[in-house]
Amino acid sequence: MAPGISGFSLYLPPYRVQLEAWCAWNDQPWEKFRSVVGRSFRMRAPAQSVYTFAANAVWRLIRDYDIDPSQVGLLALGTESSTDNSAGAVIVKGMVNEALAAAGLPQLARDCEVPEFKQACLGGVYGVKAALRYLATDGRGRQAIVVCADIAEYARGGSGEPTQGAGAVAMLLESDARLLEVDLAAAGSDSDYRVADFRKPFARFRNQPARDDGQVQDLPMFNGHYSTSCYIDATHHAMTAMLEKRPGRSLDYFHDIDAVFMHRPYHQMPTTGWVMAYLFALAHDDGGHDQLRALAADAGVDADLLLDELLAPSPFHGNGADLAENTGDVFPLARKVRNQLRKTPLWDTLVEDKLKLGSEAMRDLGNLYTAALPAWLAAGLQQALTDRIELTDQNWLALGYGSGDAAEALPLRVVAGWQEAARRINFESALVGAIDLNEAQYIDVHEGRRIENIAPPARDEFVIDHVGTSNGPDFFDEGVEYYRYVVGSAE
Ligand SMILES: CC(=O)CC(=O)SCCNC(=O)CCNC(=O)[C@H](O)C(C)(C)COP(=O)(O)OP(=O)(O)OC[C@H]1O[C@@H](n2cnc3c(N)ncnc32)[C@H](O)[C@@H]1OP(=O)(O)O
Repeated sequence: MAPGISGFSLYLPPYRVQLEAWCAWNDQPWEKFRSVVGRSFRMRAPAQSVYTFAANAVWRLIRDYDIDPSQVGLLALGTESSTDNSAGAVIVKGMVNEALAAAGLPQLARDCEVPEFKQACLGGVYGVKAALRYLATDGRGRQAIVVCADIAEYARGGSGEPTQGAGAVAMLLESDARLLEVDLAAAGSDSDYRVADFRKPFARFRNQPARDDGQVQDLPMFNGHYSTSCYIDATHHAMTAMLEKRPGRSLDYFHDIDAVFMHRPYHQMPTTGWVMAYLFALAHDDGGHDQLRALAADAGVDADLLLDELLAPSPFHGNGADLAENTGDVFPLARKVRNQLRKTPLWDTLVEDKLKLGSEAMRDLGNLYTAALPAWLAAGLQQALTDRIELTDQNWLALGYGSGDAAEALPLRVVAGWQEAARRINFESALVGAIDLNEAQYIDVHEGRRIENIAPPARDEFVIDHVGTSNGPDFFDEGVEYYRYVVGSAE
């Protein structure tokens, strides 16, 4: 009996942008975006927010896994898109209780904790760690739910535009995991403050024009290639911290691990992060230097300079304060070497084989920020079930990352009998019912303008009913969203 994850349920909003169409609208090379970014991403529809996403995913989880709500002692929300700076998961609890009441089911327990976790895309992983600690201590015998919900929106015309996305994944955690045991004691952590990596200061909301949908536009401040280097650096250090706890040679781990799942802002980023972790491991192991030198020679790179780059205690000159010198790629030589590695047979066994489970299906999810890693784990389990791949006792790595910066490396083990709980994962059905936007509709939705509502009416899900406008003197609710559960029939 070991603690871990027992279930996954997803919610995706219906509006979808096909990246091939987006490339045509913007005169961008589809070949590049197909191989680097993915196939499509989702956007929120009218009357939706990150809280309705989260509640929809939790409501599905409770029914998909026949959860007794009164047994749930912790309901955690991981998000970087919250629009209330005071309340968090309790908003989700309120919505879910309304649906439970409508269905004649018991309410979520009054003694249920309702924290929100924030560290960019890593909030959900911190939520999982907190849930496991809860189940091991004061929550023994109870269950925990961690829901990751986000809306990744980027400015039109910027480099981040194709890497948008929206949705939520709820996870059930138990002290006797039915899917994935998490070995917390063997996990590795990393954190290092970077001032001007991907951030979301409130100042961005100053002077924003009012939108028809009543939402603010939550565009991040980021420096594209610098943010990629931060991802590489943080995931490398979290892996190092994890590998230092393991017996044996670190380099062997890269071959021994059965499957790897990493934070996934776009299709190619996990591949890059994993290969870079391998190059760092080669550099830190004297026995790996011959292979590194051979790769450097084939890539036309000076091997000594490459070693300096990979062994630098910190590749950043400061904490990002002197960003001007850092906005480019911080690992330019390693970039050439990983492109060389791509041409060798090792690429298939070290990279393709390790990161392939569920990866194809993830091309249709875009960046889900906190929900990206849980969604990929769910996709992997569902693919294995469909393809009849035996996973029992496989060792997996879940590598979470949150900009600004922090990362977590979690060792997972697939439990015997995982198929029963995997059968309940709704990954495929969550993708059904998408509505492709044309260019004009996409622009309007992006800017929060009302479009002719082309989505089917909400069914068995939560919507924003209205937004409060009272600003005293007797009552205040300006900006507060009021939600409504729409029962199983059309509105
Ligand atoms: C936001 C989070 O969720 C937190 C994070 O993880 S931060 C880390 C990622 N950062 C982001 O997601 C920020 C938002 N996104 C972006 O800024 C941008 O989408 C991006 C920086 C990720 C890419 O921007 P871009 O201008 O398209 O980069 P560009 O250098 O031209 O191409 C990226 C890759 O595509 C490759 N590429 C280019 N053309 C190609 C083609 N025709 N076929 C295949 N690959 C191609 C490039 O070689 C490059 O790969 P390497 O990094 O391995 O060298």
